[in-house]
Amino acid sequence: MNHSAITSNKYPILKVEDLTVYQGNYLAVRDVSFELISGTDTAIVGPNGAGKSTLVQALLGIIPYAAGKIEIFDRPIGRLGRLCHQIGYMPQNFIFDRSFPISVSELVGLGYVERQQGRGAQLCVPIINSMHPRPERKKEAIDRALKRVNGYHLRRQAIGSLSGGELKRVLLAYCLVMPRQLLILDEAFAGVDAQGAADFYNLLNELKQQENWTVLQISHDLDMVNHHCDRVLCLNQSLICTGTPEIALSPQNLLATYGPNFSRYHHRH
Ligand SMILES: Nc1ncnc2c1ncn2[C@@H]1O[C@H](COP(=O)(O)OP(=O)(O)OP(=O)(O)O)[C@@H](O)[C@H]1O
Repeated sequence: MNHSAITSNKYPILKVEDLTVYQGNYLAVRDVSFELISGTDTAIVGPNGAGKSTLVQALLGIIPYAAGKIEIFDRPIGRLGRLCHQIGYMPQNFIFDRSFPISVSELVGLGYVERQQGRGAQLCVPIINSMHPRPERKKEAIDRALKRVNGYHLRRQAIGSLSGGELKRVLLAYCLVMPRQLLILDEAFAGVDAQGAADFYNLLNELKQQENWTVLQISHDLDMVNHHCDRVLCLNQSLICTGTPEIALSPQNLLATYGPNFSRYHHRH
């Protein structure tokens, strides 16, 4: 990353070259290449089983890849060190023990890592920080994140008591509790009501435009993708096409991605 690129606010955050990933013996992702530029929102679309979750899990180092190259922040995925805290990830399914006694605020706080701390976790997973040096700063960050997702009223509730849509808000707050450069969302808005989804997209837009966050999101909501995303990757094991929503979601490209049974998608302009 050279200095002029950084000052221009537009530089590659993620580079993927010829990525191939297996799930067991099954070839789930084949020869996929693309780049994400800072401050943009990119959607991955494709039918069920197309390899979308597999792709993002490989990008995050959650599952291994068989071939290809992944660089995040100009570094190989295995050498991110503390830079992994610059990545927020919301998985498709958040499976947890509903009887586990943890409040919403406590869960969101697990995503918070003080920048000036010395050594930290090397993996892209939360660390539990019971000896936090500045608890008031952490509390402010938690409250702010919850307010941004309209979830502040839930802060004292046990996570096991949340509805599906409320849990999504809280998980997004977990990602927002500290500044990140890259936010990866796997069907983050599935199960969220229409107003909630519109609010989420507005929030993503704000993060992107005001704070230069880069967003990579898997979505089945082609209308939302068409209206809010800058780029689209159409995936069906391999990358079928990439481009602006207008190009990538053209009837021809949707047919190539989803096959002939896909009911034709009409743009709402
Ligand atoms: N552990 C596994 N072992 C074998 N095959 C798997 C495993 N996990 C996933 N797969 C297969 O890999 C393929 C890609 O799955 P993946 O979850 O990446 O698809 P997806 O595009 O995210 O689908 P969806 O839209 O339904 O969430 C699917 O055919 C799935 O059945």
